[in-house]
Amino acid sequence: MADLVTFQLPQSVSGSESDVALGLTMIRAWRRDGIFQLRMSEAQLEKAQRAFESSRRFFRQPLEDKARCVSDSTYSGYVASGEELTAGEADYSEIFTVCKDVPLTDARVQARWPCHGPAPWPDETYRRDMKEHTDELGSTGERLLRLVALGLGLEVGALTALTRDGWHHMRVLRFPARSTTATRGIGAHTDYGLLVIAAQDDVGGLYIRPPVEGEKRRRNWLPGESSAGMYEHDEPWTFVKPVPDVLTVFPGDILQFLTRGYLLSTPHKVALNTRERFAMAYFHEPHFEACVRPLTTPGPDEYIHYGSHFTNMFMRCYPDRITTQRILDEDRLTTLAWLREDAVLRTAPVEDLPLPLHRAAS
Ligand SMILES: NC(=[NH2+])NCCC[C@H](N)C(=O)O
Ligand SMILES: O=C(O)CCC(=O)C(=O)O
Ligand SMILES: [Fe+2]
Repeated sequence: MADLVTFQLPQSVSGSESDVALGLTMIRAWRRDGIFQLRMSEAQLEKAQRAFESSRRFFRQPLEDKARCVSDSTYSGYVASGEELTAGEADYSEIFTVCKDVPLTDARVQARWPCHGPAPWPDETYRRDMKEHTDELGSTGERLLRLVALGLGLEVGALTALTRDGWHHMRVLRFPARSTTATRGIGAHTDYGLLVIAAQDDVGGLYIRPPVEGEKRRRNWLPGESSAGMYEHDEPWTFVKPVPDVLTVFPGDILQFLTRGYLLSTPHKVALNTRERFAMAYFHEPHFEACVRPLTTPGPDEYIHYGSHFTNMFMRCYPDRITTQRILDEDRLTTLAWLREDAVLRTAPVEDLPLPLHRAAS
C-alpha cells in the first residue's frame, strides 16, 4: 500500500474556502483509506515526547506499584497485560487509561454517576505530562471536527456542538515483545467516539481496515452488534507504518452513527512485535450527557446517549474490574438510565415529545 495521506492543520478553522477544501480532502482520504496522517507541530511534538517519556518511566515500575493506580469510581488508571477483553479474549496490552479527572467534591461524583471520579495518578509529573499532551490533542480534535463538518457540507460548528466539555480520554499503551505463546496485542475493534488520534513509536504493530465496497459493518453501539473481533482474520488490513512526527487519525463509532455510515468507524487491531512497543491512543468524544442523533432526518428513537455507550463499552472491556462491580452493586445503571432519559427529552424534535411537554415547549 502507498503511504498514507499527510495533512497539516491550520492554527484555526473559520470556514474559509481553503478550510472547506481541506475538509473535503480529509473526508475523501477516510472514505478511501480509513485513516490519514497529521504532521505534528513543534509544540505538539514536544508534548508527545514528554508523554512518551513519562509512559516509559511508569511502565518500568514493578507491577505492584502500577497495580495500586486503580479507582473504583472511574475507569482511569492501570490495566495489566491480559486484563482487558476484546471479543471475549484477553489483550496483551498494558495500559494506563486517562479519563476526565473529576474531584470528589463534584456534584456528579457525589450523585454517583457511573465513570465519574478522580484519576489515580502515579505521580505529579505523569499527571502534568499526560494533561499537556491530551489538552494539545483536544485543540487538534476541535480543529479537525470543524474541518470534517465543512467537508460534510455542514456549518463549521455543527460537530463541535457535541464536544463542549467532551468526555475525551486516552489510552497510554505498552505492548510486550511477542513470545512463542503470545502474538496478540489487541483484537480487532472500533473505538467509541468521534475521532481516534494516535501516536506510536518506531516499532510497529497497528493495522487498520479500510472501507471495503459492499462490506457489512456492525453498529458497535447496539447490544447485539459488537464490532469487536470482526473480520480479524480476513484481509484487507493495512499496516500503519511508523512515521516520525505524525499523528494518525480515523473516525470512531459516533461519526459512523451521525453520518449513517457515510464515514465508517475504522476497525483496527494490534499485533505484538519482536520488541516492546509504546503507543498513545487519544479519543475525542462528545459530552458524557450528549444525546447524539443522525445528521439527516433522525427518527424519534434514533439516538446514542454517549455516556451510556461509553459505560457499556468499558463494562464490556473490564467485567471483573472493581469499577464495574461498583456500578452494578450501587445500581449506578439506574442513575445512567435517568441521565439518558433527560438527554433524550432535551433533544427530541418537539412533535415527538409526550403531550404535556409538547405544550410546554411550544
Ligand atoms: N477501551 C477501549 N477503547 N478498548 C479498545 C479495545 C476494544 C475493547 N476491548 C472492546 O471490547 O470494545
Ligand atoms: O496501539 C495502537 O497503536 C492503538 C491502540 C488502540 O487501538 C486502542 O488503544 O484502542
Ligand atoms: Fe483502538
